[in-house]
Amino acid sequence: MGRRRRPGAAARHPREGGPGELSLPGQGAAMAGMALRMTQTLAPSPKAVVDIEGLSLTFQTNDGPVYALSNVDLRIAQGDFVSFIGPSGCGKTTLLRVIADLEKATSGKISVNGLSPQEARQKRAYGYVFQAPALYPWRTIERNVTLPLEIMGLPAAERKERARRYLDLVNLSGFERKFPWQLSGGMQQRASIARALCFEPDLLLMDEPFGALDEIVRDHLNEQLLGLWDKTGKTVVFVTHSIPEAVFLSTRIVVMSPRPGRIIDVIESHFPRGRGLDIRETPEFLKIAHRVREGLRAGHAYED
Ligand SMILES: Nc1ncnc2c1ncn2[C@@H]1O[C@H](COP(=O)(O)OP(=O)(O)OP(=O)(O)O)[C@@H](O)[C@H]1O
Repeated sequence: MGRRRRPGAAARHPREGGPGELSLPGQGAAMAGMALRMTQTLAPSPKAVVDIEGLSLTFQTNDGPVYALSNVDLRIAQGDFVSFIGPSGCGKTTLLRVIADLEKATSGKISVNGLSPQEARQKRAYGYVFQAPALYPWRTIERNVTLPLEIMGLPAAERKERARRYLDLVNLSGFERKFPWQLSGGMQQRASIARALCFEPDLLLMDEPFGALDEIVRDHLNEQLLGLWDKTGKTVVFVTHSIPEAVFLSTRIVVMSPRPGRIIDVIESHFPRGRGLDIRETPEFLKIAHRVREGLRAGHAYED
């Protein structure tokens, strides 16, 4: 049986912090027990881009059912940067794929921009960035970026203009005519971000986009992604294994338990938007990272 949220541990409504301030409900001794006092509902917000209620997903396989997600409640507001973090196999990718209509929930409700995931996909409500860049080696970077626009039937001049704009946004101006294999791994991943942005979705779904890159490149791309989020005001849902990455990037960190994936904590952070990597040395950052780690540990302990 999945662990249920304790009565009385419903949604927390952290105070609004000013720049540099943090919302850290649960202080001192209360901290230790906090990770298991689950917050499954995000704070109310003007517009929910993603609204998930009681969602479960079981894969039917030849070896029997695989319970991937159990009773997930989550509300993601416009402009949020939300990260899913949890142990391998806990259902992070599956949850992202349900939002993207690449998997169907077994039960529960989900809406994306007020629509069913299928309708949202058909209306191209989101851009999806995969773990690997998934660029076609025989197409130039520009023609990789414009592929979805070609499929949508946009005129060539507009396709070119958008490719120029979004390649510029990810600092790849001048690489339009290169082929993917002529670019580094980090540059290829940036090109795939430009491709996800080029049809101008409000929602960006990113599945461990920097997981395969070395730490220095990842740091650099984290800073660039944050700048891009700041500039464009998009809603980002981001899957990661990395605690520092989640804390650095996110406005909300969703900590998941081992399979079946449940939300065991939602942690808010209010670092200033234009933050640099140096915030990782601050006590506030370390406090949030600690709480994420405690949540992950608590989830594991429950499974033992
Ligand atoms: N199509 C599928 N059929 C059967 N089982 C699946 C399928 N897709 C995922 N699973 C299983 O569901 C569980 C959750 O998988 P998922 O990929 O969502 O985890 P994850 O948290 O993203 O893992 P990782 O961090 O390793 O990428 C795993 O046990 C996985 O084996």
